[in-house]
Amino acid sequence: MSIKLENVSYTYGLNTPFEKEALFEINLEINKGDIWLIVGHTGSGKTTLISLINGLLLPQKGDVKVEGMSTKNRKVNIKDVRKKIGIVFQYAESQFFLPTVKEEILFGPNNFGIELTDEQIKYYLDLVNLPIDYLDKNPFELSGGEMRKVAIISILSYNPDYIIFDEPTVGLDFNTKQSIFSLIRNLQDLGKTIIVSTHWINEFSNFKPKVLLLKEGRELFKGEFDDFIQMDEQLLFDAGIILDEKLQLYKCALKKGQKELAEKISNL
Ligand SMILES: Nc1ncnc2c1ncn2[C@@H]1O[C@H](COP(=O)(O)OP(=O)(O)OP(=O)(O)O)[C@@H](O)[C@H]1O
Repeated sequence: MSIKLENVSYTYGLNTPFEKEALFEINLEINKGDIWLIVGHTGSGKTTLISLINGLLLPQKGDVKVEGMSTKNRKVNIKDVRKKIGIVFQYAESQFFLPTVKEEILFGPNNFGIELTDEQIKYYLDLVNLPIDYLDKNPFELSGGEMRKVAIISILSYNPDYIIFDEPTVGLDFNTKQSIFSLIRNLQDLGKTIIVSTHWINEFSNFKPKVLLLKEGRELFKGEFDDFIQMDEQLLFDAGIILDEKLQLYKCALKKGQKELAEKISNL
């Protein structure tokens, strides 16, 4: 049960005057239950990587395998890949086009031939903490945070094993961010595999994720969170990563081998 990227490269506009290399020889193995952060500067290749994972883009070199299914193998039904992987795009709510919340929620599952019972719909509303009477509302009349939650349900409701969040906290207030974090925890507890593309490493530190750091389409770091934050500070800075005060303290405690203190700081 894994997603594997094997030596994956991708260039936009290949063999045209507008060629732009976006990813170069990326290797990554995402296993069931993992939580991965994909981080890096604007333009480092995060969205391209996500698009390759669910077959929106196909690698020109290398291979992407989702539970053994190669996205570029013509015999593989790409719908089978997409059903396993839900992507909550940045500002996913901007893609709403149906008149009620209920219809928006049902669109994804219907697309995969899945019928949801009222009980299941209620389950997903509870999971993101939205009241049942929202089902009849016009999605465009909700607050930004509520819209984001509806967008998330529309992905969760076809029950993908892997859930990708592209900048999930952008534009949200403190409370809504907290509810997104607790939702991600719930999804982890349900055994989902989570991939988050973000600029905001500090916000996700409590998850102790695995980290892939990209710079100009190349892998600069891949591994455990604690090793990631102990990388050379200048290298991190050059790749757009700035540790906040809490992470600086956490890092100091780790460096001094004070694991208990590090844990306390982490839980602050
Ligand atoms: N459709 C496209 N055509 C040409 N070049 C593109 C296209 N999409 C992305 N690129 C280029 O590919 C590189 C990687 O872009 P990508 O969107 O994957 O980066 P990103 O890390 O997701 O950025 P951001 O954090 O701003 O979303 C960038 O240099 C970008 O300009």
